[in-house]
Amino acid sequence: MVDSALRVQQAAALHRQAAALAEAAGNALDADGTSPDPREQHRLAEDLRAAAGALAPGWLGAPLDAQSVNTPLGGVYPPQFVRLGAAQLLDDARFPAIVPLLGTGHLTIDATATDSRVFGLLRSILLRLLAAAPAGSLLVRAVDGIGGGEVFAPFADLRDAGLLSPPATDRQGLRDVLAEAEKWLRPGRGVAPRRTRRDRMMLVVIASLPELTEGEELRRIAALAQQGPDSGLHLIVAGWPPPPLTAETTQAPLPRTTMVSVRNPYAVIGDPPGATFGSTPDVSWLNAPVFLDEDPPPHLIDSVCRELAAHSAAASRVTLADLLPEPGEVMWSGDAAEGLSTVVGHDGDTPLALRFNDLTPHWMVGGRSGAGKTAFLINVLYGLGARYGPAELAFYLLDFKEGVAFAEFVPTQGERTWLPHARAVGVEVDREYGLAVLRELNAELSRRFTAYERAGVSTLKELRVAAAEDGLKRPLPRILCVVDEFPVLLSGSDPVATEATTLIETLARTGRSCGIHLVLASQNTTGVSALYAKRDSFFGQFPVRIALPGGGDVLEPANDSAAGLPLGTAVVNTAGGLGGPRGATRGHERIIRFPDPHADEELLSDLRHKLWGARDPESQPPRVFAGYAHQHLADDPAYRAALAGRGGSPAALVGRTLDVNLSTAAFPFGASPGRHLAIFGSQASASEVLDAAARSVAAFHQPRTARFVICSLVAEGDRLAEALAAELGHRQDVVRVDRDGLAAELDPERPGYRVVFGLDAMAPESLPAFLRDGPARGAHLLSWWRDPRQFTAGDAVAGLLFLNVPPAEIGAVIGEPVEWLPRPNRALLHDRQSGRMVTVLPFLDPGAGDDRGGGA
Ligand SMILES: Nc1ncnc2c1ncn2[C@@H]1O[C@H](COP(=O)(O)OP(=O)(O)OP(=O)(O)O)[C@@H](O)[C@H]1O
Repeated sequence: MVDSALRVQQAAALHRQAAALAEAAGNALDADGTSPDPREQHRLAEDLRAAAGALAPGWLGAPLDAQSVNTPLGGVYPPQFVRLGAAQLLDDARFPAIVPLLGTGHLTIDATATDSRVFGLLRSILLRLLAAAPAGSLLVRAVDGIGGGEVFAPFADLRDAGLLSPPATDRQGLRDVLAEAEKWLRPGRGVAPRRTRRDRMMLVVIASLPELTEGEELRRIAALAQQGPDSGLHLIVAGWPPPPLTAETTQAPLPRTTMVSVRNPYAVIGDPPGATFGSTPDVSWLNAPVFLDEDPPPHLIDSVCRELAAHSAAASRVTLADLLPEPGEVMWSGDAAEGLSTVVGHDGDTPLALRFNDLTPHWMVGGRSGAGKTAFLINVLYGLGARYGPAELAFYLLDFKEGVAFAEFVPTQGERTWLPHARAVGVEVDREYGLAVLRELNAELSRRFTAYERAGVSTLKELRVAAAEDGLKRPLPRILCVVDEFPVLLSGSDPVATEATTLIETLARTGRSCGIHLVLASQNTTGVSALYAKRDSFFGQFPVRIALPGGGDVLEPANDSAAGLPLGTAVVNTAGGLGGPRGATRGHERIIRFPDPHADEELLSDLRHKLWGARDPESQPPRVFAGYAHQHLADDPAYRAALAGRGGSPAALVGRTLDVNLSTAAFPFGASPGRHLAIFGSQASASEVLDAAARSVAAFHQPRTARFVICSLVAEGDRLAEALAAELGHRQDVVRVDRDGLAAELDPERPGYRVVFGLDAMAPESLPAFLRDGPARGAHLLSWWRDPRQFTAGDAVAGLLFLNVPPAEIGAVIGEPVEWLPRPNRALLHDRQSGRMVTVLPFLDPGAGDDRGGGA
């Protein structure tokens, strides 16, 4: 960062030098107006050349026709003096005529760029300033009403870099440039900025005023001239003052300006603002004819512009570091009592902070696939996570689409760290899991409301104070729930959609007062028909709309400001997406640039480790749900407890339920009728669940206290049956039987478990009696059926688990219609006696090849 004090010192020194130069020039030129002594003039010209070389070094003052393309670009900020041409004392006594511009004031020329000398001068000044200013620090806004922008044509390479605007050629274009320049005038812009990025200047170059320019625009130009220099705004206006057509358009010289008057063949340069070239009060110009610099060689402009464009493309990129607190700031210094705030991107050169508070409680983010939604959300999470500690802020993160969007916030095998704010993270989540998270958040909402009532307060801030007075050590944190691709959860009319919609509406309407905030993101929000029906009551809760490329539907239909956005940019609207008249300044809407957080993996990794390292060592990692991960019995806490003798009454553990804690899905046995388990599914995964169910129930029994009869009636079950028998044999009494042996073992009088693979191949005649009378005597059946249509046991089996079974066939077994989507790695568990029906992640055999890896 350029140190501001240093800059002020540099500027003061330059000013002193300038005053000395002006005085020297004045003394010399005025010394003897009639017959100058040639030797004296030569000596003076030499002194002035030396002074000019010091004030306007390199690109700023060198003759451009001899300048090498290899001269390095850049220099001090700002480049203060610039050469306009050669002042001539005698035919052979010349010195560079330089004037202060950037950092001081403006320049006007009394002829437009239609005069070839002005045309050349503008190009040479522009080239000098662009080449000498640190790359990217000078933004040029161009206007050329008469010449159509010709004078700026060779600088076109700078347009993509945002350093040069396409020249405005009509009155509206001029107005737009003036509006942009007026925005540049910000209170405090002259104050030492915090970041290098803000050390920029805007130079408005008017080569000729457009036709129909009126008094209003002329007055705006004069006002900019008056106020601009303090905010880093400077003007070069060719054709000023404009021809006085009417009294209204008659203009005074611009304030704070050096005026150039073009004569033939030379020009006269007036005194710079606040200084004088002359030694006597009646001379207010440089007392020597000046031959203005000519159009620079095209290859020189070309090579400078290319290099600048390349530089600035790299330098103008916003990085994740720009969104984080300053390196010197204390991490987690934010207080969430009144809200949360983080920088989401840059509007021009200004960081844009957005808030979660009473006024802007929830945000909605839209953007087509690949528009950078995940990148944007991750920026927000790291930005908040670096500012607020986990005691102030907790995250619930849900991603309904395929991919690993939030996976970087949870521990993995290769990376043990996690984001300490994350309470629950779901990647590729099921709707049921999303629903479970919403239920948990709504329960928290109710708890907070109860706490408000008890404490007699109405805001989170007051509640935190009351809780602290009651001796609560940790403040109540704000909660941020981010849901990516939220329409997946809410669309449709099934029970999940209906309940989720109600819950999310409650959170949206009442969460703000309890410090619970939502960010909903999607490629397309139009599918959320249920919510659109209640448009105002729901969408009205989301005043912050962020439209990424292709995400215009989070804005009001008439607001097309997101059209044509490039990747890495977004429209941020804080008025619920409302637009406004085209071209009008919209205080509630900004276009920002935001970074790809993964562009600098090293920075990200450092940040992750820093945040993780700062956590409370007692804190738990987030509860994680990775929709693609397979679940294994060996990792299950209920199974481990059973093995350790703390299992309670015997149950078959079949998988993990889709709730926030991924609680174990168990089917308890017992003495009531029907306590048998049937598992349905044509694929091997169903047999693997039977294997897990048998192992788990065995774990509930003390060693050598339970009897297991194991039978495989189909080839697909033989391997598992054999391995199961060997395994269980270490702990319990195990008998392996074939088809005939099974018929004999289906004796309800004999307690123990019958484990049958492929019972659909042949259901023995003794089965119904066993099913009916067995449970009362401690005899239970655990069976796998490849084909549910062969299932004839009816109500006699209470525990039913379906893997890849179509809903119609499930309905036939259960006896009522079922809405369920069969999909890999999911099963539907139904207990006829409790009526409970839940989706579970079934326990699969870890040895059977889990190519997606990772436990949950
Ligand atoms: N600000 C940015 N600048 C440059 N590239 C970016 C930026 N943000 C994201 N990208 C890149 O664009 C690609 C898509 O980004 P991202 O995954 O965030 O999009 P998305 O909207 O979440 O997409 P989808 O909805 O398909 O998951 C990524 O390769 C990412 O690296």
